[in-house]
Amino acid sequence: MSNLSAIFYYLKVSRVWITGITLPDSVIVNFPTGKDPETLSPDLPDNPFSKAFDNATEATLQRLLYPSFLWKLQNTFDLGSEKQLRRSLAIVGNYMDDAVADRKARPSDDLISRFLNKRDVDGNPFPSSVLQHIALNFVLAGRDTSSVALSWFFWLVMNNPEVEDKIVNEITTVLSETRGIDPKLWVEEPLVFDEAEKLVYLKAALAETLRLYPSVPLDFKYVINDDVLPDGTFVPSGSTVTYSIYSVGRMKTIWGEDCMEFKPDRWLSSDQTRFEPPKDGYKFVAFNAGPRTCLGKDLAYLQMKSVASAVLLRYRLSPVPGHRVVQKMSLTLFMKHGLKVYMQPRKLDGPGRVATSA
Ligand code: HEM
Repeated sequence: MSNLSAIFYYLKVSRVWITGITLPDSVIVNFPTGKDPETLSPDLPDNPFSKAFDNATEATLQRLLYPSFLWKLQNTFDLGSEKQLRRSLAIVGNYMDDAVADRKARPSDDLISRFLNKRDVDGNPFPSSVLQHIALNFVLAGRDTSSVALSWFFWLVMNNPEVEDKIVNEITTVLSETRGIDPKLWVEEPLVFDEAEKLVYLKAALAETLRLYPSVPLDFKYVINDDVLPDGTFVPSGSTVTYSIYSVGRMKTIWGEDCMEFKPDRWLSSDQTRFEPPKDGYKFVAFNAGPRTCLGKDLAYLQMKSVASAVLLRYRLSPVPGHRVVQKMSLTLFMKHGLKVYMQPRKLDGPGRVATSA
């Protein structure tokens, strides 16, 4: 949890904080590789891995946006975004090679170290190239997804003060049960797992954020064999099916007339004590659904709950006037200009009695 203390330092030194840039980077690179990318403080030098990773994501998008002959041509002659992709992938690859070599020399509790102890179906150890891809797959899947979700979450919460009050009341109520009623005890240590589990309203607010602003707005499926979809549509082998997770989250037929409103309560049981997602898992597809559901879903909720409560317990956020929050066309639903906020220290009076500022 040292990453959380680092972000508090970051919060203290800067009055305006652009969310979602550094924290998940640090957490999600550390978890599979055991390497801290050291991106949490503005004083730290640029991390070439993080930069290259961003550039590679951007360049990959170009492949999806433009006709394939264009990027194939650029690829052949090593031009434009393909040149950028090749260079960025080399930097990312080197970083991962170093991480694998480090973990082989000094195993720890990270994902690569665990896979070092595993064997493939033929009983052989995984080669370094496979370990590198496993770790990279987790970084790719978990890095920007949780980060952008937190940006949208904080923005929605800032604009819905009644939701913010309910979240903070829930956190203080849970912490007063587990740690006692002295507010100092609530911020001494990060949440433990059992405390995070009890934050059902916070989870509802996070799920509601992902319904309206899914981190992965579009998903693609490649058709291996000729098939027919349940509605009778024929899909020939070799084609790609794209579906809009963003649109599914905003359909009246699924979510009702108030589908465009931010209402965490819709995720709670009628007595408001339990998180209750739709019974049909295919109605909420921000984490995909069925056999290929996101493997990191629970980790993502835990990570987002930890950051959200750490920040909201200490600060009340408000928008910086004139800062425009707009969506960016990308594989991940970024905020085009980030999220700029003012942070006011929050005074906590006791469980369920939350003052807004110190
Ligand atoms: C808010 C956070 C997250 C969201 C919205 C999200 C969303 C998704 C979605 C939509 C997919 C399906 C992609 C596809 O169909 O190709 C997926 C797959 C996956 N996610 Fe996540 N994800 C999140 C966080 C994470 C985290 C933190 C990790 C791991 C550390 C992770 C690991 C994975 C993996 C390994 C897959 C592939 C599963 C498979 O294909 O069987 N995700 N995620």
